[in-house]
Amino acid sequence: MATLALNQVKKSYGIGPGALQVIHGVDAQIADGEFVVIVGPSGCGKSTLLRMVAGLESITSGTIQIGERVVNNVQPAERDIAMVFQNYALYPHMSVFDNMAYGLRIRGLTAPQIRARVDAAARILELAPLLERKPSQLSGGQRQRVAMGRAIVRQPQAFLFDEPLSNLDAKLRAQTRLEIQKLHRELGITSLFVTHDQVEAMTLAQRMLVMNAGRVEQFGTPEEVYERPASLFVAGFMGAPPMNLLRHASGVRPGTVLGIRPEHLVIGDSGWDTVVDSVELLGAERLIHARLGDELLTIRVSAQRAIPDLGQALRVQPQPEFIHTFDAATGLSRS
Ligand SMILES: Nc1ncnc2c1ncn2[C@@H]1O[C@H](COP(=O)(O)OP(=O)(O)OP(=O)(O)O)[C@@H](O)[C@H]1O
Repeated sequence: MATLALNQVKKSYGIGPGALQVIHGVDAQIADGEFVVIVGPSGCGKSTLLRMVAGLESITSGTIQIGERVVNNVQPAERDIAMVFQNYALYPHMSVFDNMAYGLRIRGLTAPQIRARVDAAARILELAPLLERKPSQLSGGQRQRVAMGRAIVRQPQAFLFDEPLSNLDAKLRAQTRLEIQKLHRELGITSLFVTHDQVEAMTLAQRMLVMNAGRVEQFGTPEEVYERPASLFVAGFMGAPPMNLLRHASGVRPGTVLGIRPEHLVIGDSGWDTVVDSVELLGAERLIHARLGDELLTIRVSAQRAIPDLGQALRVQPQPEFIHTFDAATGLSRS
């Protein structure tokens, strides 16, 4: 196991005037045994960053350290890390056992050593009954577990996950998420996990690195990121539905943006005058979308509450302790 340190990491594709810079100086110190999720919208540079840690992309400038060692010029195979991809990349003609054993054979481990490691990984991942099957005889979730098993048996210093759950259906994704959590609790291996799915990020991360356009917007625990977003970008990205961001409502000072989450609005006798625009049912809760001047406000209420009519007037008040304030020019939090 090891720490991971990214110091002013930059990446440009191409050289000269036509070069495209996609990572603009990322700093991140990841503790030994920590589970960090890199999250952000498509194209923000998550995979590029992960691939630089893996050694699959060169580092334009800055350093990446695994443990004490700067690995900028170390070959991927020498970095002592294991990567789990979205497409499981299993060998179709090999059994589950052989898929997991393959990398160990190449490294020259003995047959009993290989057997012991594969059996231990198979036990953790509940793959023991499937070891003789071929990948084609497995479900998507089982294949993903084999891919993880192949990573575990190597006993690497760190795991890198590149959207490993995105090919699974919603139910299996939730289940595999729990398995990854359990795995991390048992093995305690430093992990870097890339996803664009904020729910996955919130549930898996000990800390999350929120990225936007090649820069780190915030690096903190899920609670910090959700409760104290550092910027308008984070406020709008984390949370479904996202935080309401109001520029023109009464009480919003010029040059600022007021943020309030849908669950922190109270319908009552005083507050902003709004008009119901649409209503959505989300199971136990309902979302009311209401017009507030030229802005739209989303209010999260219990589904038990009477459904308002479209066009109905509602008075809505933000709970003062949950109001966020952002600088309209820089987008940074002022709260
Ligand atoms: N080989 C390449 N040459 C040029 N530009 C590239 C190359 N690979 C990636 N990019 C660009 O770098 C940026 C970051 O890409 P990256 O794949 O890291 O994003 P991402 O956040 O992982 O996105 P996604 O969630 O869609 O996979 C994108 O704008 C992409 O177009």
